[in-house]
Amino acid sequence: MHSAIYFTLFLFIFPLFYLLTRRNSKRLPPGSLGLPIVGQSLSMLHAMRTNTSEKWLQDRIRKYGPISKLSLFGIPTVFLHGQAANKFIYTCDGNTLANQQPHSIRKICGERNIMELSGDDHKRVRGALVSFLKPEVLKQYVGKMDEEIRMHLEMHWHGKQKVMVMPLMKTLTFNIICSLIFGIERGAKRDELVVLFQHLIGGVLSVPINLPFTQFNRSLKASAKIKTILLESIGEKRKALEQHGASPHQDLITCLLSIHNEDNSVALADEEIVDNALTIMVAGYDTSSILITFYEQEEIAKSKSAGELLTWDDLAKMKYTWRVATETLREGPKDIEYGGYLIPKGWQVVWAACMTHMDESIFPDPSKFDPTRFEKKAPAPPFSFVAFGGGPRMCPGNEFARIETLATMHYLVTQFKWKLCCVDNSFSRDPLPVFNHGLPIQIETKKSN
Ligand code: HEM
Repeated sequence: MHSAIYFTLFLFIFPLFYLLTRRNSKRLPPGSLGLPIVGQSLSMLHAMRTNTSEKWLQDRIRKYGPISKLSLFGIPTVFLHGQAANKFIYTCDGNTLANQQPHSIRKICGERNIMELSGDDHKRVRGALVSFLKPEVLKQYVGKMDEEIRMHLEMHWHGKQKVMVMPLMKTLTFNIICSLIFGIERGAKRDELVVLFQHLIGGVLSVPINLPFTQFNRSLKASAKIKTILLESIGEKRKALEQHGASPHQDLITCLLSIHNEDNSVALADEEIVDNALTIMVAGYDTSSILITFYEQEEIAKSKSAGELLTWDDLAKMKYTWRVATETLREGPKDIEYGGYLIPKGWQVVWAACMTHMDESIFPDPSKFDPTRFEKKAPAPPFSFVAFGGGPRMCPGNEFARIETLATMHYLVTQFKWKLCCVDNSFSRDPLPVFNHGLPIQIETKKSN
């Protein structure tokens, strides 16, 4: 059973925010709350399943304007749209709008995961994660990522005539994160983790009913086992660090273990390390990109000898590739007053952040796939390109995702020719986009390789 209730999280309607402010005398936004409890939930779910959610939102905006009220899953809701709405939400302080994650995520990723934290706690944990995810540090992991990608292609692509892109990209992302985040090398432990992680991810956006046969139950059990494995691994890594058998820069875990406060106490408790390593795994897993052919990749390949690893400088040259990836992301997701309307205390606010990606005044001819739009000297106005969010909770993994995407694209386009081999390459939202047939392609290894 899929996530009926919590679909809003990752769509292009980002996290739900509960309002904590006082009532005032302004009027409510236009729109109807629909039938009790059901409200507009079923029609929105149907739009998601049939991949017409964008149209569903556009119709709503056309009918009521950029601010309207509705009811989703029994909760009165205000829907906001536009660049100003993005800015309002991303810059609102936590006392006005509180970030509310689905119950399933809290249970599976743990109470101390970054998305659950606010104020100083959020700053402290985010600071620790960023100390690993910042470009200066990630630089040194390009080679490690490169090795994972080559090994993946060797095992799953070379010698094959047909592959399923989507499940393979997930396997690859898992392996990259496993190596760089958990520092768990290929072998029995990683194989065990792959299976557990598949179970875990299945329940992240499921209905949180913990009965023996539910997806949520299977996910919780997998989460508990992964946490035990990680705790053991933390113990081993701590020992290795003390005995100088490991380096603080080995992986995310050794990095987090090595951060100390001024009084030399550890900055993050073991439980916090486990919850956040798991969260990063979840946050970085399903967000990989679609890949296309580029001239610049061929040029970089020519400049390298056979088997030579990619470097940070190579990635810096892949400007066009990153514009393509950026374009792919654009196309993809107290009472307070906003725009002259009242948003009462306790209502949730949902917003279609990525709808600004389709705003003609910001991105001319928005339906056209045109990576050159990101070449422009003047960047897109603030809060208009928001694939990675914005403000204090903006995705700290964006540089990681950039490196992963560029390095993968490099090998795919320089080593293979391919064509689509399924008539139906449609996708639906579950709530993330999922190719209905896994995106099968026919591949041929390029002669020069
Ligand atoms: C194309 C890939 C990715 C996209 C589009 C993406 C998108 C996002 C977005 C929109 C948010 C903000 C959610 C909010 O407003 O609350 C976010 C948060 C986050 N992302 Fe990513 N992400 C990607 C990859 C990654 C990767 C690879 C990692 C880790 C290595 C990561 C780690 C995180 C974390 C830890 C947060 C929570 C930040 C906080 O609460 O302060 N993401 N991501």
